[in-house]
Amino acid sequence: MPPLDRDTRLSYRGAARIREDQDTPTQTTDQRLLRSADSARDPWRVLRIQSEFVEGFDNLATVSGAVTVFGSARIAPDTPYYDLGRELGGALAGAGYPVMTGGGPGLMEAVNRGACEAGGYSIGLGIELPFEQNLNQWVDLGINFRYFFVRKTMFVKYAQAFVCLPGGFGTLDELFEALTLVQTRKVTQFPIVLLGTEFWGPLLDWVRGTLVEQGFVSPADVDLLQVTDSVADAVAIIGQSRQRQGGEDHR
Ligand SMILES: C/C(=C\CNc1ncnc2c1ncn2[C@@H]1O[C@H](COP(=O)(O)O)[C@@H](O)[C@H]1O)CO
Repeated sequence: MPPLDRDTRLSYRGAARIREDQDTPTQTTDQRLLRSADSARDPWRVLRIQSEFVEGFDNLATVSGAVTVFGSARIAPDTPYYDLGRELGGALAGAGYPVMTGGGPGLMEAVNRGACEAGGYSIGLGIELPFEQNLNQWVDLGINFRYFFVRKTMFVKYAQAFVCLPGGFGTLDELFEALTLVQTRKVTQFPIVLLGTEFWGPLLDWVRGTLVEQGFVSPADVDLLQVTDSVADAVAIIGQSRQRQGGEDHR
Protein backbone atom coordinates (compact mmCIF):
# COMPACT_ATOMS: atom_id res chain seq x y z
CA MET A 1 0.00 0.00 0.00
CA PRO A 2 1.54 3.37 -0.92
CA PRO A 3 1.76 5.92 1.89
CA LEU A 4 -1.51 7.77 2.24
CA ASP A 5 -1.35 11.45 2.82
CA ARG A 6 -2.01 12.41 6.39
CA ASP A 7 -5.62 13.54 5.97
CA THR A 8 -6.61 10.53 3.91
CA ARG A 9 -4.96 8.22 6.42
CA LEU A 10 -6.60 9.83 9.36
CA SER A 11 -10.07 9.53 7.93
CA TYR A 12 -9.50 6.16 6.28
CA ARG A 13 -7.96 4.33 9.20
CA GLY A 14 -9.85 6.18 11.89
CA ALA A 15 -6.67 7.14 13.68
CA ALA A 16 -6.72 8.86 17.02
CA ARG A 17 -3.89 11.26 17.73
CA ILE A 18 -3.64 12.74 21.14
CA ARG A 19 -1.69 15.92 21.78
CA GLU A 20 0.17 15.71 18.49
CA ASP A 21 0.14 19.21 17.14
CA GLN A 22 1.34 21.07 20.18
CA ASP A 23 3.80 23.91 19.67
CA THR A 24 7.42 22.99 20.12
CA PRO A 25 8.11 23.91 23.75
CA THR A 26 11.15 25.98 24.65
CA GLN A 27 11.41 23.77 27.69
CA THR A 28 9.80 20.36 28.01
CA THR A 29 7.58 19.27 30.88
CA ASP A 30 10.18 16.63 31.80
CA GLN A 31 12.87 19.32 31.98
CA ARG A 32 10.74 21.50 34.28
CA LEU A 33 10.10 18.55 36.61
CA LEU A 34 13.81 17.81 36.88
CA ARG A 35 14.83 21.47 37.41
CA SER A 36 15.37 21.97 41.13
CA ALA A 37 14.62 25.73 40.94
CA ASP A 38 10.96 24.82 40.51
CA SER A 39 10.71 22.47 43.51
CA ALA A 40 8.08 24.54 45.31
CA ARG A 41 5.64 23.83 42.49
CA ASP A 42 6.38 20.12 42.33
CA PRO A 43 3.50 18.94 44.54
CA TRP A 44 1.08 20.42 41.97
CA ARG A 45 2.86 18.67 39.11
CA VAL A 46 1.52 15.42 40.49
CA LEU A 47 -1.87 16.35 39.12
CA ARG A 48 -0.43 16.77 35.67
CA ILE A 49 1.45 13.48 35.92
CA GLN A 50 -1.73 11.83 37.15
CA SER A 51 -3.69 13.19 34.22
CA GLU A 52 -1.13 11.81 31.80
CA PHE A 53 -1.48 8.34 33.34
CA VAL A 54 -5.28 8.64 33.11
CA GLU A 55 -5.09 9.67 29.46
CA GLY A 56 -2.72 6.82 28.62
CA PHE A 57 -4.79 4.20 30.44
CA ASP A 58 -7.97 5.54 28.91
CA ASN A 59 -6.74 5.52 25.32
CA LEU A 60 -4.98 2.18 25.52
CA ALA A 61 -7.60 0.34 27.56
CA THR A 62 -8.79 -1.73 24.61
CA VAL A 63 -5.28 -2.78 23.59
CA SER A 64 -4.20 -6.15 24.85
CA GLY A 65 -1.29 -8.42 24.05
CA ALA A 66 0.59 -5.90 21.93
CA VAL A 67 4.23 -6.32 21.04
CA THR A 68 6.39 -3.30 21.81
CA VAL A 69 9.31 -2.71 19.47
CA PHE A 70 12.22 -0.41 20.29
CA GLY A 71 14.86 0.78 17.88
CA SER A 72 16.90 3.67 16.57
CA ALA A 73 15.35 7.06 15.81
CA ARG A 74 18.11 7.75 13.26
CA ILE A 75 18.00 5.04 10.61
CA ALA A 76 16.86 6.23 7.17
CA PRO A 77 14.36 4.47 4.89
CA ASP A 78 15.73 2.10 2.26
CA THR A 79 18.52 0.80 4.46
CA PRO A 80 18.89 -2.81 5.65
CA TYR A 81 17.84 -2.08 9.26
CA TYR A 82 14.83 -0.03 8.11
CA ASP A 83 13.77 -2.92 5.87
CA LEU A 84 14.21 -5.31 8.79
CA GLY A 85 11.99 -3.12 10.97
CA ARG A 86 9.36 -2.95 8.27
CA GLU A 87 9.45 -6.72 7.82
CA LEU A 88 9.13 -7.17 11.58
CA GLY A 89 6.13 -4.83 11.81
CA GLY A 90 4.46 -6.72 8.98
CA ALA A 91 5.12 -10.14 10.48
CA LEU A 92 3.87 -9.13 13.93
CA ALA A 93 0.72 -7.65 12.44
CA GLY A 94 0.29 -10.76 10.28
CA ALA A 95 0.43 -12.89 13.43
CA GLY A 96 -2.34 -10.76 14.93
CA TYR A 97 -0.37 -8.65 17.40
CA PRO A 98 -1.04 -4.93 17.82
CA VAL A 99 2.35 -3.27 17.35
CA MET A 100 3.55 -0.45 19.61
CA THR A 101 6.60 1.79 19.09
CA GLY A 102 7.91 5.15 20.22
CA GLY A 103 6.04 6.71 17.29
CA GLY A 104 9.09 8.58 16.05
CA PRO A 105 11.27 8.40 12.92
CA GLY A 106 13.81 5.74 11.94
CA LEU A 107 13.15 2.18 12.97
CA MET A 108 10.03 3.21 14.92
CA GLU A 109 8.56 4.45 11.66
CA ALA A 110 9.72 1.31 9.84
CA VAL A 111 7.91 -0.96 12.29
CA ASN A 112 4.72 1.14 12.33
CA ARG A 113 4.84 1.22 8.54
CA GLY A 114 5.23 -2.55 8.21
CA ALA A 115 2.36 -3.14 10.64
CA CYS A 116 0.17 -0.66 8.83
CA GLU A 117 0.92 -2.05 5.38
CA ALA A 118 0.01 -5.52 6.63
CA GLY A 119 -3.35 -4.21 7.83
CA GLY A 120 -2.47 -4.51 11.52
CA TYR A 121 -3.06 -2.12 14.40
CA SER A 122 -0.16 0.30 14.63
CA ILE A 123 0.38 2.32 17.81
CA GLY A 124 2.90 5.10 18.42
CA LEU A 125 3.63 6.44 21.89
CA GLY A 126 5.56 9.62 21.20
CA ILE A 127 7.44 11.82 23.60
CA GLU A 128 7.55 15.61 23.89
CA LEU A 129 11.05 16.71 22.88
CA PRO A 130 12.79 20.11 22.93
CA PHE A 131 12.78 20.09 19.12
CA GLU A 132 9.89 19.74 16.75
CA GLN A 133 8.81 16.25 15.91
CA ASN A 134 5.50 14.77 14.87
CA LEU A 135 4.40 11.21 15.25
CA ASN A 136 5.27 9.25 12.14
CA GLN A 137 2.48 8.96 9.59
CA TRP A 138 2.05 5.21 10.02
CA VAL A 139 0.25 5.10 13.36
CA ASP A 140 -3.43 4.32 13.84
CA LEU A 141 -3.33 5.39 17.46
CA GLY A 142 -0.79 8.02 18.41
CA ILE A 143 -0.34 9.51 21.84
CA ASN A 144 2.28 12.09 22.69
CA PHE A 145 3.49 11.86 26.27
CA ARG A 146 5.16 14.62 28.25
CA TYR A 147 6.86 12.37 30.79
CA PHE A 148 9.22 9.57 29.79
CA PHE A 149 8.32 7.49 32.84
CA VAL A 150 4.58 7.60 32.12
CA ARG A 151 5.21 6.52 28.55
CA LYS A 152 7.47 3.68 29.72
CA THR A 153 4.69 2.33 31.92
CA MET A 154 2.44 2.13 28.86
CA PHE A 155 5.05 0.26 26.83
CA VAL A 156 5.12 -2.51 29.42
CA LYS A 157 1.53 -2.54 30.61
CA TYR A 158 -0.06 -3.06 27.20
CA ALA A 159 2.54 -5.44 25.77
CA GLN A 160 3.25 -9.12 26.18
CA ALA A 161 6.73 -9.01 24.66
CA PHE A 162 9.49 -6.65 23.61
CA VAL A 163 11.55 -6.80 20.46
CA CYS A 164 14.65 -4.61 20.22
CA LEU A 165 16.07 -3.60 16.90
CA PRO A 166 19.50 -1.95 16.72
CA GLY A 167 19.63 1.45 18.36
CA GLY A 168 21.49 3.89 20.56
CA PHE A 169 21.09 5.13 24.12
CA GLY A 170 17.28 5.32 23.92
CA THR A 171 16.96 1.73 22.76
CA LEU A 172 19.50 0.50 25.31
CA ASP A 173 17.69 2.35 28.09
CA GLU A 174 14.40 0.73 27.11
CA LEU A 175 16.00 -2.69 26.77
CA PHE A 176 17.68 -2.60 30.17
CA GLU A 177 14.61 -1.26 31.92
CA ALA A 178 12.60 -4.18 30.52
CA LEU A 179 15.34 -6.61 31.41
CA THR A 180 15.45 -5.38 35.00
CA LEU A 181 11.68 -5.75 35.32
CA VAL A 182 11.92 -9.37 34.16
CA GLN A 183 15.05 -10.12 36.20
CA THR A 184 13.40 -8.84 39.39
CA ARG A 185 10.15 -10.65 38.45
CA LYS A 186 8.11 -7.49 38.40
CA VAL A 187 6.86 -8.93 35.14
CA THR A 188 6.92 -12.61 34.27
CA GLN A 189 6.50 -14.58 31.06
CA PHE A 190 7.75 -11.63 29.08
CA PRO A 191 10.01 -12.51 26.17
CA ILE A 192 12.66 -9.99 25.17
CA VAL A 193 13.94 -10.62 21.67
CA LEU A 194 17.00 -8.90 20.22
CA LEU A 195 16.86 -8.80 16.44
CA GLY A 196 20.25 -8.64 14.70
CA THR A 197 23.07 -10.91 15.88
CA GLU A 198 25.84 -8.78 14.40
CA PHE A 199 24.63 -5.72 16.30
CA TRP A 200 23.67 -7.39 19.61
CA GLY A 201 26.34 -10.12 19.70
CA PRO A 202 29.14 -7.94 21.13
CA LEU A 203 26.84 -6.67 23.90
CA LEU A 204 25.99 -10.24 24.86
CA ASP A 205 29.67 -11.17 24.78
CA TRP A 206 30.33 -8.34 27.25
CA VAL A 207 27.42 -9.40 29.45
CA ARG A 208 28.76 -12.97 29.58
CA GLY A 209 32.47 -12.09 29.71
CA THR A 210 32.25 -9.24 32.22
CA LEU A 211 28.91 -9.12 34.05
CA VAL A 212 28.54 -12.88 34.56
CA GLU A 213 32.27 -13.43 34.94
CA GLN A 214 32.54 -10.83 37.74
CA GLY A 215 29.28 -11.87 39.41
CA PHE A 216 27.18 -8.82 38.58
CA VAL A 217 24.47 -10.95 37.00
CA SER A 218 23.81 -14.67 37.12
CA PRO A 219 24.29 -16.95 34.08
CA ALA A 220 20.52 -17.56 34.05
CA ASP A 221 19.92 -13.82 33.61
CA VAL A 222 21.54 -13.96 30.19
CA ASP A 223 18.87 -16.44 29.11
CA LEU A 224 16.25 -13.71 29.58
CA LEU A 225 17.44 -12.36 26.24
CA GLN A 226 16.85 -14.21 23.00
CA VAL A 227 18.88 -13.16 19.99
CA THR A 228 18.07 -13.94 16.40
CA ASP A 229 18.42 -12.66 12.85
CA SER A 230 15.11 -14.13 11.80
CA VAL A 231 11.87 -12.17 11.97
CA ALA A 232 9.97 -15.46 11.78
CA ASP A 233 11.90 -16.77 14.80
CA ALA A 234 11.15 -13.57 16.74
CA VAL A 235 7.43 -13.96 16.08
CA ALA A 236 7.62 -17.68 16.97
CA ILE A 237 9.35 -16.95 20.30
CA ILE A 238 6.52 -14.58 21.22
CA GLY A 239 3.91 -17.13 20.13
CA GLN A 240 5.49 -19.89 22.20
CA SER A 241 5.56 -17.71 25.30
CA ARG A 242 1.88 -16.93 24.82
CA GLN A 243 1.09 -20.63 24.39
CA ARG A 244 2.85 -21.41 27.68
CA GLN A 245 0.45 -18.97 29.31
CA GLY A 246 -2.53 -20.68 27.72
CA GLY A 247 -3.18 -17.61 25.56
CA GLU A 248 -3.82 -15.52 28.66
CA ASP A 249 -2.01 -12.49 29.94
CA HIS A 250 -0.75 -13.65 33.35
CA ARG A 251 1.40 -10.66 34.08
C1 LIG B 1 17.10 11.95 17.66
C2 LIG B 1 15.97 11.95 16.68
C3 LIG B 1 14.69 11.84 17.05
C4 LIG B 1 14.23 11.62 18.47
N1 LIG B 1 12.87 11.24 18.50
C5 LIG B 1 12.31 10.26 19.23
N2 LIG B 1 10.97 10.09 19.13
C6 LIG B 1 10.37 9.10 19.80
N3 LIG B 1 11.03 8.22 20.58
C7 LIG B 1 12.35 8.38 20.70
C8 LIG B 1 13.05 9.40 20.05
N4 LIG B 1 14.35 9.31 20.37
C9 LIG B 1 14.47 8.25 21.19
N5 LIG B 1 13.29 7.66 21.37
C10 LIG B 1 13.03 6.43 22.17
O1 LIG B 1 14.26 5.72 22.33
C11 LIG B 1 14.42 4.73 21.29
C12 LIG B 1 15.33 5.25 20.21
O2 LIG B 1 16.46 5.88 20.77
P1 LIG B 1 17.90 5.70 20.05
O3 LIG B 1 18.83 6.44 20.94
O4 LIG B 1 17.78 6.30 18.68
O5 LIG B 1 18.16 4.23 20.02
C13 LIG B 1 13.05 4.47 20.71
O6 LIG B 1 12.65 3.13 20.93
C14 LIG B 1 12.12 5.47 21.39
O7 LIG B 1 11.16 4.88 22.24
C15 LIG B 1 16.38 12.01 15.24
O8 LIG B 1 15.45 12.63 14.43
